[in-house]
Amino acid sequence: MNKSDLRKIYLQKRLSLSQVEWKSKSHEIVEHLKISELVRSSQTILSYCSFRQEPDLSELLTLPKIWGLPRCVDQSLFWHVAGNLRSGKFGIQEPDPDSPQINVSEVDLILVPCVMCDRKGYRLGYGGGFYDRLFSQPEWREKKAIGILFDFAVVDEFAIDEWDQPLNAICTESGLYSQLNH
Ligand SMILES: Nc1nc2c(c(=O)[nH]1)N(C=O)[C@@H](CNc1ccc(C(=O)N[C@@H](CCC(=O)O)C(=O)O)cc1)CN2
Ligand SMILES: Nc1ncnc2c1ncn2[C@@H]1O[C@H](COP(=O)(O)OP(=O)(O)OP(=O)(O)O)[C@@H](O)[C@H]1O
Repeated sequence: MNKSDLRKIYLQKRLSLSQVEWKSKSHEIVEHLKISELVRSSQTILSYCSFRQEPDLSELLTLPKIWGLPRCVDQSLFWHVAGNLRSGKFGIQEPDPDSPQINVSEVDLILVPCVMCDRKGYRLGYGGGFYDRLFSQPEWREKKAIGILFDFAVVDEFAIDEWDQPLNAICTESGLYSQLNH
C-alpha cells in the first residue's frame, strides 16, 4: 500500500476514537513521558499542538521545561517558545511569531507527531515533508526524537522512502520503546 492510502486509513482510525478513549490514551502517553529519562534529562523540548485527534500532550507542557512549538513558514518549521497561540496554516494552533525563537543548538529532545510508524521507528506524517526536511539537516539529524502515536498505529513494517530518517524511540499508551533496532 502506498503512503497516501496508509495515511487515509490511519487518520480515519484515529478520528474514530471516542473523546473518552482519546483523552485517556493521551493521559497514559503523558505519564510514560513524564517518568522517562529522555524527558527528565532534557531542558528544552519541542512538542506540537494536537490536531485531528493526535495524542494530546498539553498536560506534559506544564512540566517546568522550555517548551517549543512549530510554526509552518513556507516549507519549513520555525520553533518558538510556547506561549500565546493562534490558528495557523492547516488550522493547527501555532505559536505567536513574536514569541522568542528556539535555536537548534538549545534543543535536547523532539516529540514528533506520527500518523503511523513501524517498529524500527520509521514514521508517516501528514505528507508535508516538514519533519523529513528538518531531519535531513545535519544539526537536526543528531537530535533525540520520540515518535508520539497510539498503539493501533504501530505496524511491523511499511514501504519507506530514501529520505525517511528513523526516530530514536516511540511512545504510545502502552509504553516508551527505545530499543528500535534500526
Ligand atoms: N500537530 C501537528 N502540528 C504540526 C505537524 C503535525 O504533524 N502535527 N506538522 C508536521 O508536518 C506540521 C504541519 N504539517 C501538515 C502538513 C499537511 C497537512 C494537511 O492538511 N495536508 C492536506 C493535504 C495536502 C496535500 O495534499 O499536499 C490534507 O491532509 O488534507 C497538515 C499539516 C507542523 N505542525
Ligand atoms: N529531505 C527532503 N528534502 C526535500 N524534500 C523532501 C525531503 N523529505 C521529504 N521531502 C518531500 O516531502 C514530501 C512528503 O514526504 P512524506 O510523504 O515522507 O511526508 P511525511 O513524513 O508524511 O510528512 P511530515 O514530515 O510533514 O510529517 C515528499 O513528497 C518529498 O517530496
